[in-house]
Amino acid sequence: MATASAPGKVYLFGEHAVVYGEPAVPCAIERRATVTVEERADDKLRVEAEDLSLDGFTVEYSGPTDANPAVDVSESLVNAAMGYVDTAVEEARDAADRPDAGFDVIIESDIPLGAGLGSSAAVVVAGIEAATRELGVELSRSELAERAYRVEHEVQDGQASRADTYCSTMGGAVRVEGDQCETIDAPDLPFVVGYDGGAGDTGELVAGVRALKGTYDFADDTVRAIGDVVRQGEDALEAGDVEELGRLMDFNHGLLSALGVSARSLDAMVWGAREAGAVGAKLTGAGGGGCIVALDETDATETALKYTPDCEQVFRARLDSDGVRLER
Ligand SMILES: Nc1ncnc2c1ncn2[C@@H]1O[C@H](COP(=O)(O)OP(=O)(O)O)[C@@H](O)[C@H]1O
Ligand SMILES: C[C@@](O)(CCOP(=O)(O)O)CC(=O)O
Ligand SMILES: [Mg+2]
Repeated sequence: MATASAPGKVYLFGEHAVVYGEPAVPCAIERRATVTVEERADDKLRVEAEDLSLDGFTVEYSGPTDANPAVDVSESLVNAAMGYVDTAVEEARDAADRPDAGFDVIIESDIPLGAGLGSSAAVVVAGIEAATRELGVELSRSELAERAYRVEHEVQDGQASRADTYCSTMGGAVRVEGDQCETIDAPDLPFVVGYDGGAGDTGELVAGVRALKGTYDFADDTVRAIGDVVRQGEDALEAGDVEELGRLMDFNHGLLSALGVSARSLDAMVWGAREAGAVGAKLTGAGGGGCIVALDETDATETALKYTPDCEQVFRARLDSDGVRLER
């Protein structure tokens, strides 16, 4: 049996534009997905994901071609969920050269699902790490990140960046531009996360931005402008200029909003944070619903978000410095 965990993340800047080659700076946060894997005697896959729905579910099946998996929830939820887990297991089988290996998989996570905090990347990174270790293979971090990226790329219909998976693997703050990935120095920023209790469909939102880009030159310009914000943000990060980081986060949110990926609840939380005195606030991740991230050293933003009707949960998120971790 092998257990591995990997962190979620917030985007300081650059989501969506990073899919088209602009730079992005995600930061790993101290919220983790933990995956335990035990090899089976047969070639089946049994997945327990207690956090996936209110009641959790268990599914036992023999792969994507299995017409009759034994499940206790709706097929659409299972299909949506199994994409990442199934493809991660395929990567582990490939890495260990064990195409017929079967596994019992248990997933536990304290990262809200589909909310822009990178739960998919964390599950995939921890899943590949646990499954390869169970098969006696130790991947380098860069190979693990690359294999995890391939999973997100496949499940998100060929539209994914390396940002989430690289960040979840390495921990800390990272800079990703195309296939150039590096960890960067960052001060311990006072992240406050507001969560509307909802979710957005990453694949759909990415496809929406792509369609806009294909229709309007100014949508294309907007994506490039996000890249400019990120480049400016890197200077602010280097200088430790938190006020400037905040202004740039605000600008970044406006550009994401122009690309159609914000939501009323996200805007309400962003404005709740700004009016409380946050130095900056923006949606994080794919958008459509889920989380915003604000910078505030004081308790004012947390307090304001607690009383914002669209906000279901608010918490402080500290920068994670470990990345993927073998637990047992
Ligand atoms: N605890 C979990 N157990 C099983 N699958 C999970 C879990 N958390 C996330 N996932 C997978 O990741 C998907 C959400 O990923 P995504 O839409 O990219 O949003 P995000 O990465 O922002 O959380 C879920 O639909 C599910 O397939
Ligand atoms: C929108 C995007 O830039 C980030 C998606 O992040 P999340 O899955 O919503 O946490 C897509 C990607 O980079 O693959
Ligand atoms: Mg994701």
